Parts: sequence; structure tokens; C-alpha cells
Amino acid sequence: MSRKYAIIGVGHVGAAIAFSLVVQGFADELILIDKNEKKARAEQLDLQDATARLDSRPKIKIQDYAELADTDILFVTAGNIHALDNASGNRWAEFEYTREIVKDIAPKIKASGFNGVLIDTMNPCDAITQYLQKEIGLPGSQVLGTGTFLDTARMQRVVSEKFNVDPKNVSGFVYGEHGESQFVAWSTVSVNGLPIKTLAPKMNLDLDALEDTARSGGWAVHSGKGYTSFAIATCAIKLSRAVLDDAQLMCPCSSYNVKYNSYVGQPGIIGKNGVEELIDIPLPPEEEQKLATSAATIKEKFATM
Ligand SMILES: NC(=O)c1ccc[n+]([C@@H]2O[C@H](COP(=O)([O-])OP(=O)(O)OC[C@H]3O[C@@H](n4cnc5c(N)ncnc54)[C@H](O)[C@@H]3O)[C@@H](O)[C@H]2O)c1
Repeated sequence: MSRKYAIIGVGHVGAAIAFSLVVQGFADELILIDKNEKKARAEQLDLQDATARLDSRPKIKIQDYAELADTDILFVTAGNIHALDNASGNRWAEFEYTREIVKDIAPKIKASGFNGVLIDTMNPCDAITQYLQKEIGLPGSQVLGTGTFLDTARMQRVVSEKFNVDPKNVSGFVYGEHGESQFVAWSTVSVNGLPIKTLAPKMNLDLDALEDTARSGGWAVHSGKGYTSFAIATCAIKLSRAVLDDAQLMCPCSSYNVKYNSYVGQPGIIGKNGVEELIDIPLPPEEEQKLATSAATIKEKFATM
């Protein structure tokens, strides 16, 4: 089966996704679209220069929205990351730019007849993804945001370092906004299958401090290199592979939750139709409250669009 991917916004994140798709041999066709045509052309050439050293033979094209008509996976990674340079931890600082960018790209995606699965990283991720879903008019299952998938990976890393285990052996989820109101649902977190709530007191672990480290993980990267790219690209590609392989992967992402009438990060099942099901793990009341508060924050911003 031929696999066709497209990326709108070939900046740090889009380029990292493109590179990873090409070198791993995942893409048979790859469409790169950017407002900055020179950048799209340069990334195309750079990737094409690599193809003589690849086993796969990806066809890489640029700047043509019509190509989206039969695209399987569309990554939306446009933005203006420099808007966050002086934002001191606030992802909403990019909103005045991304709000205008999605108004430009959503009608073009819709007009192309795109009917695959759209994976958005643009910040603020939850509100922007909801906007894209509404404007493009695809079923909610087909439009998802990376949401707290990356924050969950950061939590897994931070916890794994404390317990000296592999991050994959830390399970559980960060819920809510991909932003400051996110929270680690510690009731869901286990290390090698053992609930962290019972392990933490024995190890004198301060879960609040761990949560702060996980939450600010993106800023630790951003302050050093001016953007983040590898982890978010890996998360976005993992979601896309789950769709194309119909993996039925259970993982958190940003999707529509009818209870809050909002996109918000929570676990779901990712398969060939996108988010096929939301998994409603019963949370203790204080975590339920945090989720409601986080969803309300997202809704408030979405309303301003
Ligand atoms: N959700 C997450 O976990 C996560 C992680 C990292 C980055 N991000 C977000 O992903 C987005 C991309 O980040 P980045 O570092 O690659 O940004 P960047 O500024 O490096 O690149 C953005 C690209 O989008 C292009 N662009 C702008 N307007 C466009 C338009 N109307 N049409 C097409 N292309 C357009 C720009 O020319 C640029 O090449 C940002 O919103 C960023 O905040 C999210």
C-alpha cells in the first residue's frame, strides 16, 4: 500500500518530521507546503539529495494543496516559534500568529477535498486543532492534536530517571491542555506495573516537584535551542503510524470530548480512522476537577477564534 504524507509548515517541527519519514522509509510520497516557498524548495532538495543513500524511493513534491486530495496523513506544523522567545513558559503567546495562520490554511485544506487523518502540532494545540476540525468539517475522529502525548513522554522520562527504569516501563497519562493547565494524573501512573502512588512515599518522592519538571520540560529544551523538534516529531509520527497500521494504540492526544464540548488531551484508541474511541478512565475527584478546569481554559481561548 502506498503511503502519502503531507506537511504544512516546514519549519523546525515540519522538517524534523519530513526527515524522519524519509530516512525511515515510511513515506512513498511526501508533499511539503510552506508560506516561505524558498524554504519548502530547500527542504525538498536537501531530502532529495539524501535519496541516493536510501533504500526507499520517496517522491517529494512541494507547494500544491491539490495533492492533499488523496493524502493519507496531513501534519499541520505551521507557526511562528520565535513568538515564544520571550514568553516565559506561555504557549498562548504564539496564538496571535497561529490564529491567523489557520484562517489561511483551513479553507485551502477543505477545498482540496482532503479526507485522511490530520495531525496538528500548532500551538496552542488544543484550540487550534478544534478550529481546524470545525472549519475543515471532517469528522472529529479524523482531526487530532498531538496534545499531551509529548507531555506524557516527558513525564515518563522524568519518572524513569527517578526509578532508573526505561521510560517505556512508566505508564500513565498527562491530561488536559498542552499548556500550563495540563496535569499528571498520578492515579494512572505505574512504574514497572506498580502504582506510583504507593511507591512514592517509600522513596520520599515529591510528585508535585516531578510534575513541575515534566510540565516545564518543553521550556528546558526551548531555552537551549530556541525550539523543540525531535520529541514532537517522534510523537507525531508515532500517531501517524498507528493510523496507517491500524495499530489500535492507546495513548493520549487532543480530541473532542463531548462532556466538556471541547478538544482536550486524554487517552484514546488510535487506529485507521484516527481517534476511534476515547478511554474514560475513572479519575479521583481532584483529578476530574483539574481536567474540567483545563478544558475550560481551552474553551475560553477557542471562543476567541
Ligand atoms: N504540540 C507540541 O507539543 C509542539 C511542540 C513543538 C512545537 N509546537 C508548535 O508547532 C508549530 C511549529 O513549530 P516550529 O518550531 O516548526 O515553528 P517554525 O517557526 O520553525 O516554523 C513554522 C513554519 O510555518 C510556516 N508558515 C507560517 N505561516 C504559514 C502559512 N500560512 N502556511 C504555510 N506555512 C506557514 C513558516 O514559514 C515556517 O516555516 C508551532 O506552533 C509550535 O509552537 C508544538
